[in-house]
Amino acid sequence: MSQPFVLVLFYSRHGSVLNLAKSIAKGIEQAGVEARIRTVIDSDDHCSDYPAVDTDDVKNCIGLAMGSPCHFGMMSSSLKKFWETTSNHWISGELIDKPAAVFTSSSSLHGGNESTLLSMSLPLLHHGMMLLGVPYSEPELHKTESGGTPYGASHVSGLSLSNELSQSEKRIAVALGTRLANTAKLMNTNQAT
Ligand SMILES: Cc1cc2nc3c(=O)[nH]c(=O)nc-3n(C[C@H](O)[C@H](O)[C@H](O)COP(=O)(O)O)c2cc1C
Repeated sequence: MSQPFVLVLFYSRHGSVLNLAKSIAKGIEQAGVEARIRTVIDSDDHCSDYPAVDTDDVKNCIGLAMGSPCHFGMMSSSLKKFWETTSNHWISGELIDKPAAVFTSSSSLHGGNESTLLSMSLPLLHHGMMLLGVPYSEPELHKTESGGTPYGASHVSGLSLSNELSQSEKRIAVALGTRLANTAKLMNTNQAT
């Protein structure tokens, strides 16, 4: 039996979502859980050397964080295409009760940041996953002037495609990763007993 891990599944063209994925992974590891970072490789248009996700990664993880750039107000087609290969996991109910969280990056503040988070939530809810957001007890949620929402972590990259995260965006992403990993540990222990 392999070590329990939380899957951090992302797609990124220019590095912003990748940076959020790294902050989420940091939060997961701060909770003492392995963060397994995987991407979807749908075309030449992706920006990292992380391995491609396998549907077994989704089946075997104890929790999942999923991130996509905002593409016209919703998740990228590459990530959606991946979810369309998971029908067998849906039929067997393998993802039911696994905790999940979402993250995104958009170029403009009101350009679809929140709708992208909600669009990513839909396949996870269909799979019966337990969606976690960011509670307002997280102080940075009150301070942020760019990304970071109660629906999930986010970044606003601007027209110049700055992929550097603000301090608030980074802290919110780390906090979400920790919350996800702590919940995943609890759920995993309960299922084992
Ligand atoms: C096809 C396409 C559609 C996009 N649609 C939007 C959009 O609706 N709203 C927005 O604010 N940014 C939009 N963007 C910009 C990206 O969301 C933004 O640059 C994001 O930070 C990229 O993340 P990445 O660096 O991880 O690729 C779009 C970019 C592309 C390529």
